[in-house]
Amino acid sequence: MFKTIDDLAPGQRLLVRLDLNAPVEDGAVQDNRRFARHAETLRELLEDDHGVAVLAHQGRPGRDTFVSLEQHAEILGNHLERDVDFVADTFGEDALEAIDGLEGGEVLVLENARMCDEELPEENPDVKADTEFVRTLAPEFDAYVNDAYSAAHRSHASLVGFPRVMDAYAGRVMEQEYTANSSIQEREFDGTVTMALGGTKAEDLIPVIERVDDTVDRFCLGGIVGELFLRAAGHDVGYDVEGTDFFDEQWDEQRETIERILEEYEESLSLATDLAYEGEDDERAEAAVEGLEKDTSYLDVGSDTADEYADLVRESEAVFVKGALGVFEDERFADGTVTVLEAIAETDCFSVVGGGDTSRAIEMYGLEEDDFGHVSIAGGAYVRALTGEPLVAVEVLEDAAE
Ligand SMILES: Nc1ncnc2c1ncn2[C@@H]1O[C@H](COP(=O)(O)OP(=O)(O)O)[C@@H](O)[C@H]1O
Ligand SMILES: O=C(OP(=O)(O)O)[C@H](O)COP(=O)(O)O
Repeated sequence: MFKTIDDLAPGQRLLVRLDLNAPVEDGAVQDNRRFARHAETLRELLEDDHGVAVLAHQGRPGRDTFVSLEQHAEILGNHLERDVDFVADTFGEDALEAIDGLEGGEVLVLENARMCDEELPEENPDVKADTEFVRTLAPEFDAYVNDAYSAAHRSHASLVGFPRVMDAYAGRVMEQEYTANSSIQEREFDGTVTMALGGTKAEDLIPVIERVDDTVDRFCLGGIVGELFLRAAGHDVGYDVEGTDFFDEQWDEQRETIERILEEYEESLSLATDLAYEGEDDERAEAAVEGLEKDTSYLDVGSDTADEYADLVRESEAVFVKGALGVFEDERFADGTVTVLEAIAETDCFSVVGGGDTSRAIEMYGLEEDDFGHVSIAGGAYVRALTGEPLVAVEVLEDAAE
């Protein structure tokens, strides 16, 4: 196990890795749940009079979302209700000067780590520890704290290099996410375990079905992934229409696997029996899967399916969710996702809801986060944790504690 911030003596100068990666619309960084969650960790550190320099990333080089962290500092400041400084440099002279002036109880955000050449190439932690990036920053701090659980599957310098060369601790988000997300592998459940799988990425979800089938009794499928399974079952859905590009490419790549899984896991897979689409007058319309046509975009599971999935949830001791069952961002097509989430919230089953997009549905539809066991802010890391795959940035924290 790793050390946590409970093990830190007060009043230190800390390098704290957060995951503030957020949607960017027309150059404007959008606040998301990651800021609020990380702000809680920072608040605790500031109360203990630590001086905190934040290391984080945004987007990937070449993408529109690859922008400076200046706006992130401001958003973080809003959550913390205090000034948060920003320096447009990560480990050069300007950054070192700003770090030098950091007092206890202050926060400074360093520039996007992915603007440094040594950050991104996926290399092993020892190689990352030997970069100029890590060798320059490490001596400036008393300790390193990693709170960036949702990036912990990446072997990048800012995530895996520092724990090799300095005292390293897990932040609160890292600790909470690690504990909750690993639970499907580590806990034993007496009653029924149900998993609702949806969203857009079949390649992410198929390994989940294969690797957790010992623990999970019932998989409820929806979203794009659910439609691909319906297509494999011989229904006329799961085809790209009206310029969409969700289905055909994934079908070509995953067809054999989906067909095999459908056969192998027939007993534990629940597929939608009806789907919803945009009918005349732009209203939500529904039809049973038997009569569906290839040339329509289906945007949600139907209400019979949603009710059936909600009943399965109510009978369960534990429920895990990854991916939305429909396009919940459009109120007309939120029924499947929200009905299942409401059923989870109403019962006292053990639950984890994951996925950057999916977890937003909880906020959008007025559900209380407290009614869920855990709402994960991670996507890729959550899926890996569900299947028991190690997360490299967690492993280096564990090594550092030994
Ligand atoms: N039938 C559908 N057609 C198009 N998009 C869908 C459909 N069902 C679900 N989605 C979309 O899937 C997205 C969530 O999927 P994904 O990105 O894979 O999950 P997450 O980010 O939660 O890990 C939602 O934004 C939702 O709009
Ligand atoms: O947002 C993230 O991952 P996620 O979209 O899987 O939740 C992390 O910040 C990792 O980002 P990356 O997938 O560009 O390495």
